[in-house]
Amino acid sequence: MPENHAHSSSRTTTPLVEMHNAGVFRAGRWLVRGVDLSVRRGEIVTLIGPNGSGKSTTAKTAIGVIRPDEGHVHRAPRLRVGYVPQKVALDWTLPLSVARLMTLTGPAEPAAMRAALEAAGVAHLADRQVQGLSGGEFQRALLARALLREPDLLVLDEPVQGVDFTGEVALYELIRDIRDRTGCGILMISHDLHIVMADTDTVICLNGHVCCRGEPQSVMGSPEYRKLFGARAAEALALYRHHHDHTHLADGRVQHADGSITEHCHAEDGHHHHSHDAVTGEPDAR
Ligand SMILES: Nc1ncnc2c1ncn2[C@@H]1O[C@H](COP(=O)(O)OP(=O)(O)OP(=O)(O)O)[C@@H](O)[C@H]1O
Repeated sequence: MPENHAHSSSRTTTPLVEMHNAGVFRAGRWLVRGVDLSVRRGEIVTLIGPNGSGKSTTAKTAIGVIRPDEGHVHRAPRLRVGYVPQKVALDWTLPLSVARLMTLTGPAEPAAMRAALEAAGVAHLADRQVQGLSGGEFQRALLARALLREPDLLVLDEPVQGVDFTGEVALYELIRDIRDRTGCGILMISHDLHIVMADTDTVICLNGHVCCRGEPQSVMGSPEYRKLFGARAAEALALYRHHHDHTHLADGRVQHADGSITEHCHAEDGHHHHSHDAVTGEPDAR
């Protein structure tokens, strides 16, 4: 049985990373503002939101690649971060083996490299060229590289990009297993507004600010969903729906459903309300 360091203690332990009212101002506008989040050991936090809503900016701010222009970010002392970025700057015309990809960002002992590749399920691909890998294999190779650092916090920016549905389920299972085995915390960006890993403890929906947050609603009980995708898929995925009732203006202000305009978007300002509903597994809800 894998050791599960996760949930029982996750609410009581000190956060690996904590953001308070964090905002990033670039090129004359706020890319994100008012972000509060924390990730503890064993916890999986998933960021969702439309394109350009500030998910990558938030993740980069959490790990210190970007400095916030307002608010605070606090990381645990000596925090080891494993980061799988959304885009990797590779020259795809040059030959590059998986083993070499592993050491591009830092040296690694052969034994450690083997262990990381094994943990990501791609030990058999060590000598293969990255150009020939499938989307899922490439994501696993990047995951292996992040695992080399034995991270306390794993930050995954769209880990299932370029991966088909079956591969997505397998990758989510792998990520959960890594969490269970190592007890690391995971901050994940989901490429899909509606589907997040069922093991996610907290979903945070961004749209330049935190729109809403909560636990994902599971579709495990839905017979149609299970019939179409199988019980394993139903265990690995859940749907989470949300509704926006306000728009962000170009100057960063917020226009609400009642037509009023405010400087910020705060849940308690009385202008807008969010609702969440469980989806009972219509397969085409993807
Ligand atoms: N350094 C920068 N200067 C100016 N604008 C930036 C900078 N970095 C990002 N942006 C803009 O900030 C917004 C948020 O970008 P970000 O990459 O965080 O969004 P995202 O939610 O991750 O998007 P996607 O789902 O498309 O990956 C985008 O409109 C982007 O163009």
